[in-house]
Amino acid sequence: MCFFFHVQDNYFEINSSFNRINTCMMEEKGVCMICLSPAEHKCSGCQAVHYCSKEHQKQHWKEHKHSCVPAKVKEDSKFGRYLEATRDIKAGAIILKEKSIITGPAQVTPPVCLGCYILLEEGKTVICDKCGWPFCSKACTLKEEHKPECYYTQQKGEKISISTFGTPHPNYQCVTVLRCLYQRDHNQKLWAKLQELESHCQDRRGTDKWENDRKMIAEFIWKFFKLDGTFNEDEIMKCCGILQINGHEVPLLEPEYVAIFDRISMVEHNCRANCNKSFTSDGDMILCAGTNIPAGSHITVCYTDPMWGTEARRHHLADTKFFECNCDRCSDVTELGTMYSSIKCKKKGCKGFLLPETFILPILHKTVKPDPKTQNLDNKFWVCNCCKDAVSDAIIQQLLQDIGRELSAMPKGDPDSCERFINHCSNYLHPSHYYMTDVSLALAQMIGQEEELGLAKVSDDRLLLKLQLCRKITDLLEILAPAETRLRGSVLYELHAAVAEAGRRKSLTDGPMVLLGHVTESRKILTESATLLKHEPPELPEGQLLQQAKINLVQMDELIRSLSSALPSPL
Ligand SMILES: C[S@@+](CC[C@H](N)C(=O)[O-])C[C@H]1O[C@@H](n2cnc3c(N)ncnc32)[C@H](O)[C@@H]1O
Repeated sequence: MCFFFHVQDNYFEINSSFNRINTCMMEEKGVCMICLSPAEHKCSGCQAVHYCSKEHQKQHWKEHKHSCVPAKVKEDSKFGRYLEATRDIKAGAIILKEKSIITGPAQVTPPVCLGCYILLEEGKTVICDKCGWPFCSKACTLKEEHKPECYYTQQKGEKISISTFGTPHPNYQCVTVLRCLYQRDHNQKLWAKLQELESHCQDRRGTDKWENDRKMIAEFIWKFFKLDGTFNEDEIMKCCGILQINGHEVPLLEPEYVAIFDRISMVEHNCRANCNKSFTSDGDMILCAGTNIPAGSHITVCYTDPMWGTEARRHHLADTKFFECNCDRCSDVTELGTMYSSIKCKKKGCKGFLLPETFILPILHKTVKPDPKTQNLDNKFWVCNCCKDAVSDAIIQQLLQDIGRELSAMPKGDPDSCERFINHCSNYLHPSHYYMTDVSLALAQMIGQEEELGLAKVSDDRLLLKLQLCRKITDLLEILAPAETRLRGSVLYELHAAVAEAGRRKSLTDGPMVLLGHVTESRKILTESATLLKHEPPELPEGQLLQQAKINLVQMDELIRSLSSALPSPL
């Protein structure tokens, strides 16, 4: 017999089939979570706890549901700790939903409320009567989060005074680090949890960021807060590292604030990740499966922008997270057949594309001890996949730099410039090259937004272009970044609108049957978009798209009904 606990819509279900477990898990024994007697049956959701009977499993569920996740922490020499799926997980399922363990303002930020992180405006602040830090309201001055800086400011014996608003303020640089340090003497459990997180202190030491943090954070804490006898350099710089490696920028507000999560900090990076993270309106993080994940697979998210080229992604990861990615996407110069970084071969008559010999070149050691051999760009070549002609890396980098400059100089929000860029660069780049994709994505979103009347006003050619671009990008995303649901959902939203508009135009000559076909197709695309965006909060543009998608779906259903009833019966 099976019984299910529905935790919440789309959350995992515990299918506790004791008969099945009986036969397949007999060998692993534990003690029952309720009566502590020897127990053979494991929770099938997390495989982490045992029960002697289904009654005791049911009894324990109210408590266990908060820690029951279909993933367990494992460790190896390559990734350190990582999460592994304990059972098959379906695309769209929530794996983990977590509250932050520490939040604070971003390191570089204009004055924000230290209770809710809303941007503060001059003349509209409430001052904490204990310490002088400015807030948006009295209620925020009383929040638990504010205790650390309030405590240390009071200890210093002089209230803080913030008088400039709207531009980055140096006093905020140390606040989040101070909040971590405070735990050492006030919440040892949380302090221990933080100290277990990766901080890459050895790798960071000596980098520009380390020197900057030492000056702007450590010295500020020592001199301004007079805490030089309280926290030493190692403690402060370790907290800086913990925040750098594990901190998440929460995009619910502008400027973003920073949060650290506990179990989600264990998730490893992959450039073709199988999960994505989103936030609830309360700032909790949701780790959601973006693809089907078989039991035993690593659970991964992309720490960097998956729409960047491989060289940029690898350098960003090495510079900020101190590892060299060699995932399947980075290891394949064709980037899973997409040719996302490839360059057109310029040999006369050749229709091939140039690819590097490899992307997996050492990065990290370069900063420590540059090797003159591997540093010499002329030693590396890009080779044509057709004629085998070889071009030096230096020439390719120069071309990419020139195109990058052209892209930065392009006027924003101008579809004509985008089209010109795409036409011009198609002489040098693969049609799916990251620069081409970047501009194609911007153009696809722009078409229909320039005019008040939206898509109804754009030319037939532009509408067709929008359709083609959206289809091309969704196909590309499916291969390169299938878990990037926010982006895929947004592009599909654009596509649904273009398909519906194309149908409206065609129906003017071909009749309502054609319109019905297009609206039905558009509705299908919109449903997929809404499914992909289902966890996005209304504070984010993608959450607003989701709200609009829900409205459009209702309207489309009405239209489909009225078109269907107006059409002659096939009999
Ligand atoms: C947020 S932590 C993840 C948890 C970490 N492994 C631990 O044991 O605490 C990020 C760090 O994990 C390691 N890491 C994550 N993904 C990796 C990958 N794909 N390859 C190598 N190391 C990785 C790197 O050291 C990185 O700085």
